[in-house]
Amino acid sequence: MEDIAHASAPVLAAYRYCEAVTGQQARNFAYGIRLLPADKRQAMSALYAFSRRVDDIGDGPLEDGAKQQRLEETRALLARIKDGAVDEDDTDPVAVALADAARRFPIPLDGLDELIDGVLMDVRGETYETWDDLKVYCRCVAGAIGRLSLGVFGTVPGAPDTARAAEYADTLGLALQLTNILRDVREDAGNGRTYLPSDDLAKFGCTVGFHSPVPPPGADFTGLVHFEVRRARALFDQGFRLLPMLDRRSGACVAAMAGIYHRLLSRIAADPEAVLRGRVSLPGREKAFVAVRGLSGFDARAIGRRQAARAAGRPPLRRRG
Ligand SMILES: CC(C)=CCC/C(C)=C/CC/C(C)=C/COP(=O)(O)OP(=O)(O)O
Repeated sequence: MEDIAHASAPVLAAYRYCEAVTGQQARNFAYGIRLLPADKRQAMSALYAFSRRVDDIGDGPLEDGAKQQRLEETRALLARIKDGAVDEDDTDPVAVALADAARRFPIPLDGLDELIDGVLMDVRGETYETWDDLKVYCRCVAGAIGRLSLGVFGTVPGAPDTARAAEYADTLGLALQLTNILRDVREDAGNGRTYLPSDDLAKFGCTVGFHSPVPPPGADFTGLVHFEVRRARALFDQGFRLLPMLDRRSGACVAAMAGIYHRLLSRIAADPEAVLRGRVSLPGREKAFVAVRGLSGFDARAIGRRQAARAAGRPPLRRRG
């Protein structure tokens, strides 16, 4: 593989652009991406910048028809990247960087088509009756990002169970997305969007079509949140099985990205109504702490111990660190 230090000036400038987008906008994921070596960091920044563009079209101010058109234009650009038709002279730095990253790493770019499909579901205002229905959406907007990222990380030769790496990366994406949905319940409701399955809402008296940030009288909002937190934790446990398959710095990146969201989930579990008052977030120093801990491999070992303890039916040992 050609050393990134030998990339041409336009390609390096394109990556710098994507890294600036990532640094400015990836409030949580930038902590993990920074832990990667240069070539992987640049490839992840290109993926982030492209995904950010797709997401911003969906969340932006355009009319629905115009959003759909912009999304299809972005899909056409992606097709050109897949065909190898974007070179370093292209005027779009995100396309130049992604095309270069896709030459260096086996990134399954069809995942970005899935992301576009997911954002189109948003634009059409789709709602979800069951968790299985919501999972389809989460797979598109987050599972796909996990699988795309795995293309950059690769797996360690000889690691056990790597045939399931893509499945675990996908599941970790679902865990992050369900956490994100819980965190943003108020903001989404304010925008007339409900992601949580209507079956779950009904079970906790939150009524079908939870379009108001304020749950109706008699609703067990706390029960609803705890129910979804349990589901998200099970997804994290499954998805963390990816960690032992990754090299040290890729593992640190994933442990930081997922670890920050895992903590966010614990905050939400400790005070479910907080998500109705505003956006729950972690202070910068706590995110940095999670990232550094990921680099030391602590997270992967702690999770491994927890899973082994659970499998053996005994309470997990606590260790200071
Ligand atoms: C293997 C692996 C890397 C798995 C994880 C895949 C992954 C990063 C999925 C992203 C899902 C997600 C919650 C996006 C929100 O982005 P946002 O920009 O809205 O987030 P923010 O609001 O928290 O900043």
